[in-house]
Amino acid sequence: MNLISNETLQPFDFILFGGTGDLSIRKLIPSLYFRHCEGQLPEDSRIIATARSDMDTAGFRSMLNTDVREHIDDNDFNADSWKEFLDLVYYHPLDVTDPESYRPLVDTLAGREEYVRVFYLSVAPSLFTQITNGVHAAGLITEKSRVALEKPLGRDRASAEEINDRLSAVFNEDQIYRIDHYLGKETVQNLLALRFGNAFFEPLWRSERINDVQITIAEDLGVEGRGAFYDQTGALRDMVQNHLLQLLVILAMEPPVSIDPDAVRDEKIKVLRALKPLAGIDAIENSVRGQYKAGAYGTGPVPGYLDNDDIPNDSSTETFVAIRAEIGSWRWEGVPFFLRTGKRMESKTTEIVINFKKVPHSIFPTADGFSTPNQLIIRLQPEESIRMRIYVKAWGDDIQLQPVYLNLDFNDVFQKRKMIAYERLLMDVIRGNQTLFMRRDEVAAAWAWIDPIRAAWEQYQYLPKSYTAGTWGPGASNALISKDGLRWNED
Ligand SMILES: NC(=O)C1=CN([C@@H]2O[C@H](COP(=O)(O)OP(=O)(O)OC[C@H]3O[C@@H](n4cnc5c(N)ncnc54)[C@H](OP(=O)(O)O)[C@@H]3O)[C@@H](O)[C@H]2O)C=CC1
Ligand SMILES: O=C1O[C@H](COP(=O)(O)O)[C@@H](O)[C@H](O)[C@H]1O
Repeated sequence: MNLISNETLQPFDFILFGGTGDLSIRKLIPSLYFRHCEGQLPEDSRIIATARSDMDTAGFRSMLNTDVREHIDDNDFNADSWKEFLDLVYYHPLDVTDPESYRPLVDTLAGREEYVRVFYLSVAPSLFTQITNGVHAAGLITEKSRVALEKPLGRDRASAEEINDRLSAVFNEDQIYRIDHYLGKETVQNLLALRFGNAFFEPLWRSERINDVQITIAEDLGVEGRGAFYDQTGALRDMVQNHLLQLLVILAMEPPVSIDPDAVRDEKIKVLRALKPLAGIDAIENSVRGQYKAGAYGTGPVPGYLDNDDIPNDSSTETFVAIRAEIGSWRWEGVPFFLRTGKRMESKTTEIVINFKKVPHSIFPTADGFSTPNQLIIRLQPEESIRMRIYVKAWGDDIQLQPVYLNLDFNDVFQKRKMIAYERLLMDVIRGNQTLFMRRDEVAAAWAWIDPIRAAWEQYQYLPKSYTAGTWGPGASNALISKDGLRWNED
């Protein structure tokens, strides 16, 4: 499967809205730099950053010299390549809400209609429609234009549809790239490779063999400088609607007939539609909301969510969510899928744990009584690995079984710099491959499952339970999973 190659791209203009923002500085610009180092950015391509901040190109480049540089590891930095890269970068101050301010962009892009043109919207979703209107009214959309939008797309299904309607009025669906950067992570694509490149998993990948699935995206960071955005969003919209559901659908989908974008997306959407709705009291019984309070890590104390200056001190926004979901299909009937995400949790850990059923009848004594059956653990962060827990006979003159791990660590296997998820996605936007992007109906189906959960939280005034920063979330999350006689994998 070759979802990305170092093929030469056509020259492009990459217009980065939100060029001074957190995501641009930490991920997008470093990703473009790394692709330049790989020789992938054609000469005569340009990265044109915009934001309201008043500075010129020289000022922006010098800002990148300090702010972006600190997000590039010294071992991966090459001063000559960096200098060449900066020569590709330009800046225009632009307030996206002011139609007049698109004028300099019009001048800059004039005469380059034959180039691939990417409008990358790294701004709050509330500005997506304004930018779409702005570039349309300024006559900037060409045949070779593409628009890439950050998640979350909207705040709910209705607002997502509104944005999508506006986008569809001026772009064709094959020009629209809805980003979920989890799809750019190597291990997520490896999940596809694992499932559909190896025949032996398929007979096991079903309710007859799988007991439960746990997907955790735990972060040790808090909301940092993004409090104002985050408080309007919360973990359900920020992480569950997109990243967690994307991991779930890739894990649960039927084999697509090919790796073509629509073949893959057709299968993904079937899973989203098969998710059993969680509404009303069902949503309350099958979900947990949490909000972190002050706590500590090895490095010292950290403040609570409400201690942030840009967050109202009576905020009831959740920074943690756990959900018990089920998929109504032949393959998955009866298998609980536990989803969990949170900020300021014990460690940065992203993993998918597949717990297989116990042996039907045990003939061996085991140290743990087979309490934890065979497990497949696909770890995305901090390290990327695939581990399989199996039972073997412990050495000795008795027959005692003991669990051990078959361990595949991708760092050992590949021994090269791990790409930032965005590197792949940005190149795919430029080359025009939509496989790793969400189609409109996928986004709508994800919101259709999420909205009733949020509505139930409001209806029942289901407030977040507090948890101490540096822990695995509120106790209610353990209670949720223990109803099925299970516990979270926290090894
Ligand atoms: N940060 C992250 O880790 C992630 C973010 N995202 C998504 O990416 C998007 C951007 O997030 P993030 O970078 O964190 O946000 P930031 O708040 O850090 O950045 C927002 C950017 O938008 C610009 N901006 C705001 N208002 C206007 C305006 N009226 N006209 C022009 N530019 C404007 C700001 O610059 P200025 O104030 O100078 O105008 C800034 O460059 C969001 O949709 C978010 O959900 C997705 C995944 C991860
Ligand atoms: O989309 C988002 O993702 C990040 C976590 O991404 P990761 O690649 O570091 O796992 C999260 O911090 C942020 O709140 C959210 O918007």
